Amino acid sequence: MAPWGYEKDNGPAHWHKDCPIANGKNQSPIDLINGEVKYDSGLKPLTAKYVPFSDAKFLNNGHSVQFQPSAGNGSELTGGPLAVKYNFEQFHFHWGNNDTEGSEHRVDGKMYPAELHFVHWNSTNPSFKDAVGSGGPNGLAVLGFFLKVGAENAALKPITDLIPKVKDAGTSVTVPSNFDMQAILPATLTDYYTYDGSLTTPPLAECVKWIVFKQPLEVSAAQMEAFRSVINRDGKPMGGNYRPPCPLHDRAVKTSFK
Ligand SMILES: COc1ccc(/C(C)=C/C(=O)O)cc1
Ligand SMILES: [Zn+2]
Repeated sequence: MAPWGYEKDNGPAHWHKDCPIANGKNQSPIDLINGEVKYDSGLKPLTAKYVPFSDAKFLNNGHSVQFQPSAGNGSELTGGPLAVKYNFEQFHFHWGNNDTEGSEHRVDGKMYPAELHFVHWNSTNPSFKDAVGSGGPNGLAVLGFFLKVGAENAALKPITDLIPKVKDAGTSVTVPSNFDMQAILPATLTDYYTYDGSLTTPPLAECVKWIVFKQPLEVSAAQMEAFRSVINRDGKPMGGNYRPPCPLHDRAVKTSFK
C-alpha cells in the first residue's frame, strides 16, 4: 500500500490493511453526542505545566504540521482523569479546506474547522514509544482543542507565522526559544469530555486517554488560510487530514461538566 494519507487511494478506509486495529472497539475520533455522555463529579480540572523549549522544531511530516521538541524538559500534564504524571511529547493540527469541516472529534455531528492535539505520554514508561506500546488506554493522554474562526490567536501566532517555512512535506524550522506554549491553553482546563480511545493516525494504537475540551479556541481567518496553504506528501493541499468518527461500541464518554 502507498504510504498512508487522506487521499482516495490511501485514506482512512484503507488503513485497516496495514493496521487491522483500525476496526477495533476503542478507536478514535468519535462523535461526542451530548445526549449520551455522563457527567462525572469526580473529574477534576487538569494541570498542564509547560516549560519553554530551547530547541524545538516545527515540521511538516507529510500529514500534519507538528511542534516537536528534541527532548523532554519537564513539561507535564496531571489531574483530571489521569492517575499519574504525563510528559509532553508534541502538538499537531488537523484541518479542512473550508470552515464546515476539519476537526476529528465532532459534537452532536458538528465538525469545527480544525482541531489541535497536545500529545503526552505516561511517565511510568521509559519512553514515548514504550508508552504507545504499553497496552491499555493509559499510555498516552491527548488534549484536544477545537479551533473556530474568530479573533486572531496571539498565542498560536508564533507557530502559524512559521507555516510558510514548512509548506512542503519533509521541511522543518527551529521554533524561537521564547515561544510560550502555556499561553495557548485556556487559563483553567475545566470543561472537557473524556474517553478511552486510540491514535487517529496509523499505527492507530488503542493507548489514548482522550480529553477533548468543550470550549473551542479561536484563530483568525488568516491563520486558518495559513494551514490551508500547507502541501502534503502527495503534493496536494493538506487540508482534510482528519479521520472520520469511529463507532463508540460499549465505551462511555464522561464529562467534567453538567
Ligand atoms: C510509533 O509511531 C507513532 C506514530 C504516531 C503517533 C501519534 C501521536 C499519532 C496521532 O497523533 O494520532 C504515535 C506513535
Ligand atoms: Zn491528532
